[in-house]
Amino acid sequence: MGCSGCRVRFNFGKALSKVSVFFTMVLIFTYFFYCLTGFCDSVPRTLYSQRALDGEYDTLDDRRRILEERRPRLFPDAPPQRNRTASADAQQVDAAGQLAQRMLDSEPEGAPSNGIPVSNTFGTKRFPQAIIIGVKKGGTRALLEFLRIHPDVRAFGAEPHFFDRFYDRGLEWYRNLMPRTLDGQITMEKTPSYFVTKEAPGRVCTMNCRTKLIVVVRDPVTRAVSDYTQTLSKNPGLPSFQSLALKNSSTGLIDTTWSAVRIGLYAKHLENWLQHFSLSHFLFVSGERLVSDPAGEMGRVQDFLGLKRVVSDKHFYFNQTKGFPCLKKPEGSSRPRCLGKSKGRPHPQIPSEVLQRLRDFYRPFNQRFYQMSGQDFGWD
Ligand SMILES: Nc1ncnc2c1ncn2[C@@H]1O[C@H](COP(=O)(O)OS(=O)(=O)O)[C@@H](OP(=O)(O)O)[C@H]1O
Repeated sequence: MGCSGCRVRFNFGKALSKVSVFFTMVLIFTYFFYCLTGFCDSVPRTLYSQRALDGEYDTLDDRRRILEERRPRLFPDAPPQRNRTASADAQQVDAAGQLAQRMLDSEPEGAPSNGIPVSNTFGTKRFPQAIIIGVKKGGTRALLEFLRIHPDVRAFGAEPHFFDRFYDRGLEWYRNLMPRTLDGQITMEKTPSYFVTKEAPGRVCTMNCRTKLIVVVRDPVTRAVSDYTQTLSKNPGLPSFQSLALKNSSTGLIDTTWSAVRIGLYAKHLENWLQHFSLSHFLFVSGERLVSDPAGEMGRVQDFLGLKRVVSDKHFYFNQTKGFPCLKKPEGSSRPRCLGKSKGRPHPQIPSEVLQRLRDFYRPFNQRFYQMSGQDFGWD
């Protein structure tokens, strides 16, 4: 009797443990099945982890922020470094460029191969609806940094160079570089070399023929000197400006094969873009007015982008030491900041007759550009 009772209890115990093993297995399989189908990602998070992620949204959400945390700041708020030299600055700029390049070379985070928009609870990676396509040394960095304080603008911080250098990496690679945006926010990037790249207009149109295009233009003579100043800062042994700008000093013929000269032929480059985009897709920003009246020029830019006029004169102050407008409160900071040392640096003295020769050379191209754009920039 006693023994049969034991057997019954023993069998019952065995059956119970088999059932619990079975249910545990079912639970484990169900969990793995849901995880494999991606459901785990959308399981509601605990209040604690949700808060932690909300904090990260502001600081670490996209590659641009990570990149900018690692590279030298565009707005130098780091403690002042003593004994810095021009070449140290140039090296810092180069190191930043190399880092940006390494990051662009690596596979974008979460790169999809199926063409499905990459989205999570914090927004979607979209192609830029607006691009600052030029011009080199026009004031493109200032414009992008000014735009970034607008809550409805999110921009990739480095220059992606997709439509000129990295087009073979494909559109998905490009989209993955972009920061996530919420509905109603605009995705932007700036790469000033697009304006002078023959293939760029067709390629941008292949992405989206309704892309808004912003060109910051500056007196082509000053722009050429600025371009030369940048190259000189990286290569102090560079020949003089005049020897590069003139084919022959006695004839005074301008060397249009020199990129610092060629970039300033705005009418020619615009003609190429107009093969693919109508004029209504362009906004021409005056690089000069971006310095003398940043709020006024930003008003035009915000209107063009269909944004509320949020960025206004209360965001700027004129920094006497720098000689340029600076931001009272740039994006992601509560302290006033100016652009870095490579923006707004002193230009070398160029003989006035060389500058005059260049001015004469550019005049007809400038006139043509005023006609095409419908704006007189007053460079002559
Ligand atoms: N607010 C402010 N602060 C500093 N610099 C300013 C600003 N607004 C416009 N600029 C002018 O921007 C010029 C550099 O242009 P870019 O940013 O387009 O250069 S780059 O092509 O990205 O290298 C840069 O040219 P340089 O003066 O020759 O250095 C500046 O004149």
